[in-house]
Amino acid sequence: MRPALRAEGLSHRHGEFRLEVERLEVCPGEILAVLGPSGSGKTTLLRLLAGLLRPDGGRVEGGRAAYLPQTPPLLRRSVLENAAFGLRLRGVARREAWRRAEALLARVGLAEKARQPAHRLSGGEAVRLALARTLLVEPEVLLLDEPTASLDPANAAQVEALLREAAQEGRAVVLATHDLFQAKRLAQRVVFLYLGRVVEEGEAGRFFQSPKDPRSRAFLEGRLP
Ligand SMILES: Nc1ncnc2c1ncn2[C@@H]1O[C@H](COP(=O)(O)OP(=O)(O)OP(=O)(O)O)[C@@H](O)[C@H]1O
Repeated sequence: MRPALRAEGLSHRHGEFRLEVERLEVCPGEILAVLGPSGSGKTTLLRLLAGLLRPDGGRVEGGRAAYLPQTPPLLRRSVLENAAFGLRLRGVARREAWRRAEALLARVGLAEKARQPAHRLSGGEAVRLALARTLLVEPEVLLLDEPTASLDPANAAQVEALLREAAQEGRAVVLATHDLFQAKRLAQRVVFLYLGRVVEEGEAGRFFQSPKDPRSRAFLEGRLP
């Protein structure tokens, strides 16, 4: 299958820190978990894949990608206007944008809150709104940075269901997460980053069952911070 996103020879430097990723691919319908200790470069990798950081070397090729940062910014407007914002930016007429946004808000369980100010949403609702806004522009690749980091289990489960649906619709999903159980539940494949390098990559079941690299093993056993 043709990958939805492919990166080759990617490198980026922030001062002392250097990220180097030889090769990374994600296919339509696939969920790829990016794991690694704090500071290993997960956010940097996602931002490079999203085109928000310019690589010092290498390239990223693929379809339309949308990036959801750890704390997605919301406009001080209604939930509906926030949801429709990406479409409005792309020139979709307001009535049509609102119609499509309302349908998606219903899907993420926010139909009742459409007319409320977005800044009054709870953390979990705000993430679902940000996800709705991202999905509305029909990205081929979804790049998500710790989308459930601050959510309770019920909200996290709702977000996970949305990510599964997005993959079932054929979107490629790249998910940076600290939650190993979540990666186990969702991902078909895992990339494990350590100090800016991919030290292990593979099928998720195999990775969790028998990690090959000693650093992945230490991480899964909680011996790597
Ligand atoms: N804009 C920046 N300027 C300088 N250094 C940066 C910048 N952004 C990130 N870094 C450094 O790059 C390294 C990787 O950071 P990154 O945020 O990609 O890691 P991470 O794996 O996402 O961490 P966490 O799990 O804590 O979110 C860290 O050492 C960080 O301090």
